[in-house]
Amino acid sequence: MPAKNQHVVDLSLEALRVPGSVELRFYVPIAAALLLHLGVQYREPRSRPFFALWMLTNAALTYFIHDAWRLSPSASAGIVWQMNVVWVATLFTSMAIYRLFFHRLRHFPGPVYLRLSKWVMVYPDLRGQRPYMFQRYHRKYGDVIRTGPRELSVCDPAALSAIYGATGAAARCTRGPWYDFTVESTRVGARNLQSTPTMSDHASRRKVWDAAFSMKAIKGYEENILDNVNLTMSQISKREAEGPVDLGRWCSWFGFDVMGELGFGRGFDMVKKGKTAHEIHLLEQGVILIMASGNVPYIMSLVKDFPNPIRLFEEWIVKTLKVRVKEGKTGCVDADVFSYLLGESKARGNPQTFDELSAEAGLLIVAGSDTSSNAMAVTLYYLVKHPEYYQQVRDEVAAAFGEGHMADDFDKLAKECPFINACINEALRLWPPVASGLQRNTPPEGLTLPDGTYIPGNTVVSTMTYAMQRDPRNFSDPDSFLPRRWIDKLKEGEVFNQKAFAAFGYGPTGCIGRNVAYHEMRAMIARFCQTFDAKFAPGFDADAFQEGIRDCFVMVKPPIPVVVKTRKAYASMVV
Ligand code: HEM
Repeated sequence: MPAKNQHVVDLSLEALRVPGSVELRFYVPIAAALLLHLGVQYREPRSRPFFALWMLTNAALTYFIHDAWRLSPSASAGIVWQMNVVWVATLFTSMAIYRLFFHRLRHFPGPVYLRLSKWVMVYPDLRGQRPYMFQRYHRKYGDVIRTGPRELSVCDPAALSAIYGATGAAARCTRGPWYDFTVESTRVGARNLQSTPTMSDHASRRKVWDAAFSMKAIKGYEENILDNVNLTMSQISKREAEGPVDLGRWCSWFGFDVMGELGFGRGFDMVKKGKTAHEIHLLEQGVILIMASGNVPYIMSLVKDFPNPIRLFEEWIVKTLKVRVKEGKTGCVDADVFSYLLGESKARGNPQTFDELSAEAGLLIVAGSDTSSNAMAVTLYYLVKHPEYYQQVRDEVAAAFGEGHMADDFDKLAKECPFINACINEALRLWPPVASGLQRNTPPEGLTLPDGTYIPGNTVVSTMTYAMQRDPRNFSDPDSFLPRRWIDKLKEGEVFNQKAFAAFGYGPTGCIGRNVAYHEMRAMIARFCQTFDAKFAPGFDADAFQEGIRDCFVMVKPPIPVVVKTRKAYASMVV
């Protein structure tokens, strides 16, 4: 029998109806929080139904208290508010204790605050600091570190095949939660090639894309790429008297125009107009949100129905694709990427729904534009910074094509210009346009890394490209731009581990557009160095530029103002 004055917890409806009931105010929210915490171990709630249930429960509780305790509606709401505070405090405390001391990843090293919640990454991700932070943590804690409640980051090139390879446990991995978020944050809500969760579904979907990126298909894109490079040179040349040009902007306009034309036969005319199109402004605003809100996906799926840049960009994609489907291909290229995706060349067409196709269209623009344009802009930045390399590129192009002749042959650029290729690879090594890890969910049985580290099942794991590519164990003098390391034989004591170069991803999900990207980058760099003398604008701080580079899933960078002067021998080519 309970001792006198000892409080016995009674959760019966009768006890809860007693005005001021401690059970209702404290024990119910505590129990609800603990049950919820237990439940989410098995199944994460979807944000919208969860939010709706929470609102409904609050309304029902307010009514119950008002009715049973005879309180005014505002006083009842006040009690419910208190209950919410108890509920949230219990939930957070329970989660913190579990994540710190009982979680299956508790033995992995890493900063304590990252173990607690993904919320702590929102601010650093808004500032694009993730690669720099994780690089520091890898140096401090080791090659496998805990970077989230159920998340690990790996800085070991040998792990690439174990995580992203085509066989073994890697083939049973699924894409991580960030990819689900990219789907849930859109109104269409359809998956594209990149967000297809299982590797087997991805493989069958990728077959459709493969045709659009075969060597034969790429040959069909070459003339268009050259036309766009020439137009860019002419437009820059026309503006040389107006003062410095921003190389970053011109490369970006070029990249988007090419991708619009190769993709759907409709460019953005940004190079022609010399200004950013409205829809690309939206995309630029949207991507800044993508990385940060990917930490807390429920927020984005709550706001996706309100006007926001991602939604407006998506609406533009849907509209453009409708026009593309209705009007067919234009004369930009004989067969654009969508000719293949829509199956126009085959009698039966493509079984994908329109929603899936518009998701593919969004992927093509996002994956194919900013990536290569950032890479070519950063390569040009290093060439302008190092005039001796700039001259070397020029000499190499002159030797391959002849002085005064346009660099217009993609085979020659690939085979006879090793220094250009080395400069591109070195820029991609230092500043991979997709710098942070590509998430995978480990299969239920987990996976084992080559160094013997066992990663339990249902863990989000990724390799950290930026940190691997700047690791002195993989590349000597890793922070310096040294293109010759890609060409010269190694001297004694030097390290060059090409396996650590993962700028295009790895394995079956690696970049499908890599060859198109190299085409664009080689042509742009060769033609720019041929055509212009270039130096940084007075006052431009070249080192501060690097400090300003941010990783928002794609790279966001400060302007690169450059003073250009068209060379006489090439003036006739830029009219
Ligand atoms: C320097 C330029 C580029 C870099 C560094 C780059 C990098 C990457 C990376 C790291 C991935 C893997 C992403 C992931 O698994 O989530 C990827 C995938 C992809 N890239 Fe690229 N990319 C570049 C250019 C391009 C271009 C020009 C195109 C299109 C013409 C393109 C189209 C794609 C597509 C469609 C995927 C998804 C592949 C899949 O999931 O199977 N990329 N890229």
